[in-house]
Amino acid sequence: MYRINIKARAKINISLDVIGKREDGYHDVKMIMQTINLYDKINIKKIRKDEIKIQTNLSFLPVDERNLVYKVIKYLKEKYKIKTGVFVDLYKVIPVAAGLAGGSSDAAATLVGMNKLFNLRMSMNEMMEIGTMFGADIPYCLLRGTALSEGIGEKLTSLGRFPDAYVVIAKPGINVSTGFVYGNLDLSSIDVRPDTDKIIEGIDKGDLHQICNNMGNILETVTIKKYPVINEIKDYMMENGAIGSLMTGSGPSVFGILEDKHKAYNLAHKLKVNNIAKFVYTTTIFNS
Ligand SMILES: C[C@@](CO)(OP(=O)(O)O)[C@H](O)COP(=O)(O)OP(=O)(O)OC[C@H]1O[C@@H](n2ccc(N)nc2=O)[C@H](O)[C@@H]1O
Ligand SMILES: Nc1ncnc2c1ncn2[C@@H]1O[C@H](COP(=O)(O)OP(=O)(O)O)[C@@H](O)[C@H]1O
Repeated sequence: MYRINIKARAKINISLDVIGKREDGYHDVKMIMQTINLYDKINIKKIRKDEIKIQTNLSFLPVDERNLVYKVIKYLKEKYKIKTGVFVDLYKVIPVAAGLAGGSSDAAATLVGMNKLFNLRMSMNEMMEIGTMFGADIPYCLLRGTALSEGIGEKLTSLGRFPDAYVVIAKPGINVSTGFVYGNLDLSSIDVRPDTDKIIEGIDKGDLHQICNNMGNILETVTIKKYPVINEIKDYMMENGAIGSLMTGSGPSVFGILEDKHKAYNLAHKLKVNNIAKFVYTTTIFNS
């Protein structure tokens, strides 16, 4: 085998709670994660010259050591003394720095692709451990599906099957850094927290309404304060057919959950033509 194609899917946070701040500056979290069918395409190819070369459709995305795909390949080449060169064609669809874990998912897909291409025989656990070194959400991006994520994101428990639904993603034209949002989180001021157990119960019952009625993301307290447009998008989604709407991760993307395909495409169309969000995408829940 000399080349491999992999899909790197985005995630949304059905809930996001922060338990406390750790001594290393990271935060202990309790989040319900869900993979969606919005994905980047990654083509990894062996090349003769011993180098790492990345090509991407996004002109502003670094293709050097700052790119997570590059970092993972460099690490694996050193660890497994791989002398063959690696060329990657990274076709980005997931918006960057959007709370959708695009970079983390690319890194996870690269671990899986390199494992197959070079027959490295890494177990899922080994890949997750390596992934954690490069980003807290990478272990989940390897696991995929519906999961409870704890610790800084490395303690994962698979949950039952999420009910089938349509997901409309809307990202306003602003960029938010994850570090900034966690750094400005004031845990003493949080009075409303998501009911994680109620959501898990809803997943077990296959009750989309119970899930949607209990969603919550405490990072909204930081990001929405700075960018009120996020709340406007949430309200717009709820007024236009969504049964639940929330900011994902550290933001600024917002997702809406709908049962009806027609209503989902209609909501996305309205978000676009009324210029409410810059990037709008309609997709579905991914269950592995
Ligand atoms: C908020 C979440 C929710 O799923 O996602 P995104 O919005 O990034 O998609 C994650 O917790 C983000 O995970 P990820 O984006 O992989 O984080 P990293 O690159 O490891 O860390 C970026 C920065 O965020 C902060 N950070 C991250 C994770 C965590 N549990 N506590 C933290 O305090 C740290 O300041 C760190 O320097
Ligand atoms: N392959 C990649 N795709 C997207 N972003 C990347 C990648 N590699 C590194 N990055 C950097 O990671 C940061 C966050 O990216 P991303 O994973 O898209 O967002 P988020 O953490 O909000 O889900 C960006 O600043 C970007 O420059």
